[in-house]
Amino acid sequence: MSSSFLRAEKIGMRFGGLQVLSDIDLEIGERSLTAIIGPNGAGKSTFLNVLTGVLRPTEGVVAFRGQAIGGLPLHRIARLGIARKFQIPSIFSSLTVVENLQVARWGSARTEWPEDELLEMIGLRDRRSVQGAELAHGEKQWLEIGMAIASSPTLLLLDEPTAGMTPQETADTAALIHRLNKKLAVIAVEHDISFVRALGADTLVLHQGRFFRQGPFAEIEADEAVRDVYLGRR
Ligand SMILES: Nc1ncnc2c1ncn2[C@@H]1O[C@H](COP(=O)(O)OP(=O)(O)OP(=O)(O)O)[C@@H](O)[C@H]1O
Repeated sequence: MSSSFLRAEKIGMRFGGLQVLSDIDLEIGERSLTAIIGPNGAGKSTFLNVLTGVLRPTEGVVAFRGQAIGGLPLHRIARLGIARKFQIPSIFSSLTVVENLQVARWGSARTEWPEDELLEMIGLRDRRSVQGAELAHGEKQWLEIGMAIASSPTLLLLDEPTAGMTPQETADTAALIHRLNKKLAVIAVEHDISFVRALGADTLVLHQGRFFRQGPFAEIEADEAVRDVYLGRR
């Protein structure tokens, strides 16, 4: 396996008798932007868990800068420069925005972004002294992204980053990810097609646990076969 940035080769994942992923290949570069879409149950979250090393695939290998990461302890994966934001925010509601970011930095041995730069990137510079509990839903998600990247990773994985957001928050999140993407690679699993359109990312379509299509979102959106998949016609 070559030492490209992130490479997944012939990934298969089985839970008991259920084959959830089959024969998926993906290779992404530094500072790339990738969206993973597909109908419910297509295996998107499972694939994201395999890409972060949280799940060791039953077949195939995931390597980050040439090192196999499947099943490594989370702190080792984080130290390699991979960060993950989950769907449910886990910010500290009694701490301010800035204090939350400081907590996220504790123990980090990596070079860090200046605090102001981090606040600017997540769009919360003017909200730095506001307590977590007072933030709007979207702002909590952005703070969580800030906490995930506080130790300056080179790859960030997001599972449905716009879940529950208003259309404005969703648009702001796309802009936020574009800002982040100047510094690091981002992979996002997402349901909201308006968000994926705004991202304009290289897009991977999964269908029934298999690779279905990959390409620029504009091409994917115009693809009749992809529409059929979403409408359950395939
Ligand atoms: N730990 C597990 N054990 C058993 N089955 C699982 C496990 N995790 C996921 N699955 C099954 O794998 C399939 C794919 O689930 P996954 O959550 O990856 O799909 P998804 O594309 O992210 O779906 P959604 O869009 O609904 O979130 C589903 O049938 C799910 O029930």
